Parts: sequence; structure tokens; C-alpha cells
Amino acid sequence: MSSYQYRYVSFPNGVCTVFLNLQRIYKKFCSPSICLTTIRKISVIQYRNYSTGNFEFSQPVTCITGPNGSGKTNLLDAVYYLCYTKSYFTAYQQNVVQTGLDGFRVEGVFEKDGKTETVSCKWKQGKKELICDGVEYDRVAEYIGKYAAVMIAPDDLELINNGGEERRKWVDSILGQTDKVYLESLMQYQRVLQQRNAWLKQQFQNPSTDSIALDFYNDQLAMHGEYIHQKRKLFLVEFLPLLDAYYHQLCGGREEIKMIYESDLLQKPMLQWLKESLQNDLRLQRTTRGIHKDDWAYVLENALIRQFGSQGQKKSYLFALKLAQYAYLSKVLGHLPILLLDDIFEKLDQNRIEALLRIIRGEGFGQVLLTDTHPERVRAAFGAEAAIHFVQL
Ligand SMILES: Nc1ncnc2c1ncn2[C@@H]1O[C@H](COP(=O)(O)OP(=O)(O)OP(=O)(O)O)[C@@H](O)[C@H]1O
Repeated sequence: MSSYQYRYVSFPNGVCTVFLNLQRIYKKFCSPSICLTTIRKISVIQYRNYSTGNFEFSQPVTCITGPNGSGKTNLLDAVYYLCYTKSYFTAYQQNVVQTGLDGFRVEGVFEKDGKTETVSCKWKQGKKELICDGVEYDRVAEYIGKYAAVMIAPDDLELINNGGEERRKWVDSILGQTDKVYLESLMQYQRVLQQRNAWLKQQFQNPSTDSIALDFYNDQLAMHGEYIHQKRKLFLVEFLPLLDAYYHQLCGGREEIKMIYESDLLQKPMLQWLKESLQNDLRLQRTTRGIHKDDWAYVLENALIRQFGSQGQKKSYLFALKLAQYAYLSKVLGHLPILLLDDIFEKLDQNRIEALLRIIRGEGFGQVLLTDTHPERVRAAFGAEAAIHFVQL
């Protein structure tokens, strides 16, 4: 695989310059017309540990507190669910249904651009029903992008430590909500990829000389693959300055950050790969080349952070990725997403918490929902005068 990289050298005058730089980037990326998205209320029925529950969020910052296992994370997940009609933590809808039951319902009231909308989502025995202000959405893809949320949760370090699939899913989740053609292309690509793989398996058992189906699969994969590839390249151009600025604002260091896009398609076109790798694909009974193998290397000071980064550097990198995701979505969607922070006070040291709070309470950030077992810790971190709404479970 070859790599495609954008490089940003850290700023010579330290944190102060970084902050000014962030403001410059913010002004460049975020037009004054960006509006706020807030969730005002949510009610859940048979959602994870909740039989029923009704919650209101009255301030820009809401802290959900309660003992371990009381449902703090589940409540954040329900907010995320309403934005994307899926859980942040599991791909299986059945897992969020309260144990022993066969369905759940989540309903929320959002406010965006001075307008209030009620969204309800019901899932029962494999069937989902999504209604937004009285209009039923048959296709979730049409709803995605309406309300955005960015979650930062303890297990997110998987985005750095795990394999490429994790990073592909993450980039796809960003581009899928900002570009409907991307989402459509991705779904088509995945569908045709499965068909081509099934064809390869069949050929292995029962070879034939008919190549009509293969030509069709190759053309489709090439068409969608090239589009996805171009979009992933462009994404990095806009994303990397944000990542760089947030990383340095969070940890105050001067390290050089790189995020390197690794893709087969940087070497040759998708169609050429598919033709040239056919013998190998037949032998392995799967498509070995294409954008479904793309990855991004997170690099700090010329070393892969996954292998050589300290725990602190990984956490800073992760938070910077998420904050950059937030800023990118704000710019492209034209509204500020809801920021969901799960258990961050347990995971970050004092300096990073202070830096994070400075960022999320500054220009360019909207409603924040966070969880913590200790309300007094949150109060101390935000300061006595901060308007925080505490939801006690
Ligand atoms: N589908 C489900 N049905 C019933 N209970 C569930 C389901 N999924 C999760 N739970 C339970 O919900 C409870 C609350 O989980 P949650 O992670 O929200 O707690 P929390 O308050 O965030 O805890 P912590 O402070 O430890 O992070 C857990 O005991 C978990 O077992």
C-alpha cells in the first residue's frame, strides 16, 4: 500500500500560538450562520436498564450523575440513538432492548435554528419505525445528518489501538452523515463486494468461463470505490489542520503530528487492481484489493502512535480526533453537534481536563452532556459560576 499524507509541523510559540491558530481555523471553517442543535427532552421505554424514563436537559451543560451501573452511559447512548437510529456501543439493535423483552422506544425533542422537532424511534422484533415531526422515514439514510452528536467514551482508544476496520468505520460514519452520495456509494460498494466474494467462492468450487458477472462486479466496485477514495482524500485535507490544532491545544506540546492515508488506490486505479489480483482473489476466495482495505496511520514524531505512543499521548490524540470530528461536522452540516462525554474525568489528568474544558466552553461548541459519578468533581472542574444542569439517577 502506498500512503498519502498531509503534514503540519507544530507551532513554534507553544500553546498561545496554537490557540490563536485554532481561532483562525475555526473562523475559516465555521461560518457565522452555524446554528445550535440541542436536545431538550428524552423519554425511553425498555431501553437497556430503563423500563421507562423521562429526562429534561435545560442548560448548555448537563451532567448526568449517579452510582456505577445506574444508567448514565445508557442515557447518553439513547441521545446518540435518536441522532443516528443506532447505538454508539453495539451494532446489534437487540442488545439495547431491555433484557427479556422484544422492543424499545426512544423519543426526544430537539431544537435547531429556533425550531422544535419531536423524533421518535421504535424497534420491535427487527422492525424499526422512525418518525420526525409526524413524518415517517422509510430510509434511515435520508434522516442521517439531521441531528449530529459526537461521543467520547472510555473504549474509544480502540480507534487507535485496533485494526483498520475501526478507523474505516469511523471515517465512514463522518462522511456518511455529511455526504449522502458517499453513504449511498458505500452501501452499494459493500453490497457488490459481497456478491463478488460469493462469485469467487463459487468459482473456486465450480469454475466457469463466463465473465459477465465478474465484469459487472468489477465495474461497480471501481465506480463506487474511486468516488469513496477521492472523498477520503479530500476529507484528510480539511481534517488534519483541525486535528493538529486540537492536539496541541490539549497537551501543549510541539510534537509533529501526521495522519497518513494508506490506500491501494494511491498506486493504481481500482479496476486495474481488480483485474491484476484476480488469480490471487480466486485462490483466497475474497477480494484482496480496494478501498475496503484502506487505513489511516496516526503518527506522532515519525512513530506510529499505536505502537510507540504513551497512554497520555494516545488519549490526547484520541480527544483531538474527536474534537476535530466535531469541528468538521459543524462546518459541513452547518450546525453544532451535541457533545456526549462519557466518564472523561476518570480517564484524563487534570491538565488535559482543564484544556478540554477550555476548548468545549469556547467558541464553536454547543450543548454538552456528560456523565460522572461525582457531581462535586464536575462542579469544581467547570467552576462555581458555570450553569450546569445536574440529572441525578
Ligand atoms: N439490554 C439491557 N437490558 C438490561 N440492562 C442492561 C442492558 N444493557 C445494559 N444494561 C445494564 O445497564 C446498567 C447500567 O449501565 P451503564 O453503563 O449505563 O451504567 P453507568 O451509570 O454508566 O455506570 P458506570 O459509572 O460504571 O460507567 C448496567 O448494569 C448494565 O448491565
